[in-house]
Amino acid sequence: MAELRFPDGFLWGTATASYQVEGAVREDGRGESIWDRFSHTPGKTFEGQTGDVACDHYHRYPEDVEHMARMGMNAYRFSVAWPRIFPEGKGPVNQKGLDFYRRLVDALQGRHIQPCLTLYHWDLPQALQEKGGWDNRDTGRYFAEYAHTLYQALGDRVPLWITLNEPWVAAILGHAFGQHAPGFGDFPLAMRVVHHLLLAHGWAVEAFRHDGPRRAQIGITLNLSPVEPATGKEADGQAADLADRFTNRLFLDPIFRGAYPELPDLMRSALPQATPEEMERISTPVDFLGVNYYTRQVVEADPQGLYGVGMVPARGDLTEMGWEVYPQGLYDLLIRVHREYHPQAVYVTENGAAFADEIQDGEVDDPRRIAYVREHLSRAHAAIGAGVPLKGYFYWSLMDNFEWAFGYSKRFGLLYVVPGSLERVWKRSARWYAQVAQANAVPL
Ligand SMILES: OC[C@@H]1[C@@H](O)[C@H](O)[C@@H](O)c2nc(CNc3ccccc3)cn21
Repeated sequence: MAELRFPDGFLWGTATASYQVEGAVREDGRGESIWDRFSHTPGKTFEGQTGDVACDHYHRYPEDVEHMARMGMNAYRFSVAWPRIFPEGKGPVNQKGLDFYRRLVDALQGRHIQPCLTLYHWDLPQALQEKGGWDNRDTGRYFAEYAHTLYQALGDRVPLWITLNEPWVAAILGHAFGQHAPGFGDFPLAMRVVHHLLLAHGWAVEAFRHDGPRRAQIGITLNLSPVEPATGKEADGQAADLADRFTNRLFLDPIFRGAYPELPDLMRSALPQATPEEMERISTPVDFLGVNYYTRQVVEADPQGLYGVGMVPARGDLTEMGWEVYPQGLYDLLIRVHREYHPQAVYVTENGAAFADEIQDGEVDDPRRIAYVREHLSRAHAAIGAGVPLKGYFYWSLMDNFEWAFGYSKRFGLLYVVPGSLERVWKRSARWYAQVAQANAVPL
């Protein structure tokens, strides 16, 4: 049978995030996070749904690790809930919180699954938000102390560390558009948060280099999308270039080039004046880049749009999120990042799709998800062939979970989570992905 073989040692994993799967939000000393506060605020999430229970992963993680092992996974990307380690964001360590992640890492190692630990996947301790959150530079200092605590506790057993998940989403959706926690609609605030998140990343990498685990590697995960103009018109090309600067390059350039991209005056003036020392810190070299790829953006010149940029509504093969299924975008993106930013290594830290999954007689047949993953993996394989140092792929997500403002209404998982019982049921895509991981090859 024709197949696409991946390099020996390629990582096959799935990804989750603490607030989306753990539940147990008041257990073992966990403090409140900004997502606890946001999801409990009326009108913010689908039907007022929250992560209070989520997938109850906090208690069911042994079963979940067993599912991963049966799938033949050799890696698992998860995030640590900062408020479990420091309920107030700083101060005394909550040992019971640390113990949960020690148990999780032990369970993964026991099944030869490499942990990939994300330090921040948006669940900032509410106590720090009350001191200004990411608008306060001190938060970045506390983040580095939190990171250092985890390096000491888990460093010799976690080979891959990610400082931040999608700082663009945390900054812009959380502080400019108000769709994510903490829910502000203040563009200048959002641009200060961009800079403070990057400083936090730099302080955490410096701490890692200074006395972190020797054999481990550290990077950052960015949400990246190829941006294409709607037409060949000059104005649309300029709109696409601006959208690319504001989404992709806003983080790629500081981290890999030590400078922000050229931006329109209004946008640029909202960024704090960065000193050379700060840009040096932000661009402390990383060992890898994590890429979260889901779809492309098509834009056009639109005088009514933000900064004259209009998003062209996606058409054609759409997921339940309304995102265009566009596998070629993964290839284009990986090639561009490789050629223009030269990361030492790249991982696809998220790629996946929500479809209208239905369970019938205990079965979930999801052919569109199988096609989605097969097509994206074929482009990832082509990128490797073109020289991109792609070392692994993490499907989003292991299981259906709390999809932020959409609550539980969007199912991305390979495992179907039954409402109420929270029973995990393998979708057909889980069995298909298991074959890929076990063969280290994609069947065509
Ligand atoms: O939406 C699916 C996942 C989400 O569950 C993850 O927590 C998050 O890391 C994630 N990022 C994207 C892509 N970026 C994005 C763009 C606009 C809004 C929200 C996320 C998708 N996803």
